[in-house]
Amino acid sequence: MSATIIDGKAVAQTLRHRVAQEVAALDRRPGLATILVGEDPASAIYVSNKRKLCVEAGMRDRHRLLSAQVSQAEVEDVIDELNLDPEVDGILLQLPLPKHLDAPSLIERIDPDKDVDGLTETNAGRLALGRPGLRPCTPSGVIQLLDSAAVHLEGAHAVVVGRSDLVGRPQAQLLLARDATVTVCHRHTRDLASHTRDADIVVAAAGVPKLIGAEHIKPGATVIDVGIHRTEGGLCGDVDFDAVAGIAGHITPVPGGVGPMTIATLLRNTLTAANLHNSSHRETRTNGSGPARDGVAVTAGQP
Ligand SMILES: Nc1nc(=O)c2c([nH]1)NC[C@@H]1CN(c3ccc(C(=O)N[C@@H](CCC(=O)O)C(=O)O)cc3)C=[N+]21
Repeated sequence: MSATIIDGKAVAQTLRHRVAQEVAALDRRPGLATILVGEDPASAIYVSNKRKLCVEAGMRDRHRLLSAQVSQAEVEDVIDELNLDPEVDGILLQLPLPKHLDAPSLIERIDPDKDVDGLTETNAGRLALGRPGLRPCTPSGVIQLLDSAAVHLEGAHAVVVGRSDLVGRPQAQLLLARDATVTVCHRHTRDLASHTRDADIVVAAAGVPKLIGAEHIKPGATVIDVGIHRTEGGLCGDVDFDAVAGIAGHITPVPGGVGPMTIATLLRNTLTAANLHNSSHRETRTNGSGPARDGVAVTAGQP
């Protein structure tokens, strides 16, 4: 093995610690609301981890557990209520939802300034146009991992494998915002390896276990594995770690790579949303001069 392992667990811990320090300095506790529909065991574990770390960071934890048979209108009512709740700064609707629900329309119902997943059309549009807004957690966490390893992005050829709303598409936009040359590959791509072998950075987010092997990677390239799969042989990602670690320059493991960064970034986004709400609240209270969101660190290009 030659690759340096990027320790997502450690980078995430540092980020969560920083968030906790900033939270402690506020005069109002930021609040995160999670909505879980049904009892899918993996989703239940993810949500309980998010809630636990939210509390650890000093934030208020709000939770709505809805039955798998809940109606579209009932979920809409829950979102409406949380949109109006001044104690709630961020709303996370855990995906995937049961098939009878219209997920895109429910996501769209979330107030864009509470959309800590960065999935509303408003935030996706802000990202595409390079404007400030809340960025999706997983791709934003990937950028922070690259920065933590001092991987140079400007002018680098980055290949994103996958084009999902949650990861692939926003990942490509975030890399573009950092001046990488971006290629997006997907299931219709002819000769995937011909693209990835040219890449300085490969972000594997296809949802296919061990899709990326040594034959896909240029020696010394950085390989970020967003996949997470439960197999008989334990957890694995979209990257064949043992094969690729022999050729890559940097690589993220699964577990302990991107996953922990997703949660840390969710907390960072909740703090960002709280700062946004605090400053606009102060403006209306004091009728101060200047734009309500002046000075709030909502990022444009970076996470
Ligand atoms: N609205 C929404 N937003 C999401 O961000 C979202 C979602 N829905 N649905 C599901 C995916 C998946 N996801 C993960 C979060 C943390 C880990 C994580 O912490 N993984 C650890 C532990 C892995 C384990 O043991 O299961 C690791 O990789 O080291 C993994 C996956 C967030 N997602």
